[in-house]
Amino acid sequence: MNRLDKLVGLMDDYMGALITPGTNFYYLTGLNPSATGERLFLLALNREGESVIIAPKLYENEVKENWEGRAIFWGDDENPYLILKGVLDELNLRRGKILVEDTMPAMMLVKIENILMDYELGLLSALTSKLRIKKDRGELKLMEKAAQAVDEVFYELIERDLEGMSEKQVAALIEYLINERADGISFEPIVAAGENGANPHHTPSDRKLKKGDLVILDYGAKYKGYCSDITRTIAIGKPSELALEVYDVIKEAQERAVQAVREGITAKEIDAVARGEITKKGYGKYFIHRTGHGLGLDVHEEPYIAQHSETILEEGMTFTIEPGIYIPGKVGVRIEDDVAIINGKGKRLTKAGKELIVL
Ligand SMILES: CSCC[C@H](N)C(=O)N1CCC[C@H]1C(=O)O
Repeated sequence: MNRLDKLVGLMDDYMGALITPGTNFYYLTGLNPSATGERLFLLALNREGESVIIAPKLYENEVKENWEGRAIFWGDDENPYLILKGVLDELNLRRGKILVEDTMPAMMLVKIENILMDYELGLLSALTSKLRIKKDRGELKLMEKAAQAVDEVFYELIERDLEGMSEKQVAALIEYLINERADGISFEPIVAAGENGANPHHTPSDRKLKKGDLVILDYGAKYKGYCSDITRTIAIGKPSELALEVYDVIKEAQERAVQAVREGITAKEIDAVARGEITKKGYGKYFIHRTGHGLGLDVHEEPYIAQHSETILEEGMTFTIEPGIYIPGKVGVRIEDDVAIINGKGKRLTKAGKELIVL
């Protein structure tokens, strides 16, 4: 059964779905157009499994080369919402419960709502996350490639003389090294030196890396649409006693959580392994986020490895394990691996070493 048919099988009382380009669109159709969101581009799919793509003429060749189904192309001299109205009438999709892509631009959604009558909207991700949460062998292979790329980038980075470079320069170097090995970055790299490490999502700045800094390097690659996401914390010169202690606590907590991964365990149990270890060592209040997140076509997706998540981890699920300690004004440490459940056991996809590297 193809992925669109599987989606139809989950629709229950939904009449169908309106799906704009993005990771769900790619997962379901194999098309990954770099659409801007300005021009109407969507797949309309009804509960009978009938579908039509409405796309700007600019994408006609790309769609025809990669999509065997029905497609209508519109020019800049036309009103695409009139075309959409006709298609929705034909597919019986103007009334009732309709799924919409979560990331559809509001300017499209508002115009679409003007065409609908007696409708109720639902988020497409409620259904697609059920399909996407478990990866098949082909998807796992692509994720392994994405993970291999970030491991290689780490080994390349620690060969460089990073002292004196700014966080921004290191981030640009990471992006360059990823582009050499994969299709691009899966998110803007985080490079956080010294006290900046206490901000988990720090934006790289002009601050230069200097002796005594711990530096958090958090970055990811995309390979044929699939993401990796790795974090390593390194030292520039000799770190403080506090930094060394915090590093050891995180390394132990992260490794214990990775070791605990197996089929049948809940996400919150994995979170508790990492959080419990950090709390036992007295740093619990400095671990201010979840332990991890699912990884796939999106860098953040189901299953979330969080304190209250009852999700049971199953074969084929892929996620990160990334505890951190963030002491404001002083230091931050985070270590992250990507893990998949294969043959019932947790398998690390990222394999870069975790002993503290002192440059
Ligand atoms: C997509 S930007 C952040 C990437 C990073 N690896 C990450 O996912 N996190 C950093 C701190 C916590 C965690 C998160 O859940 O955002």
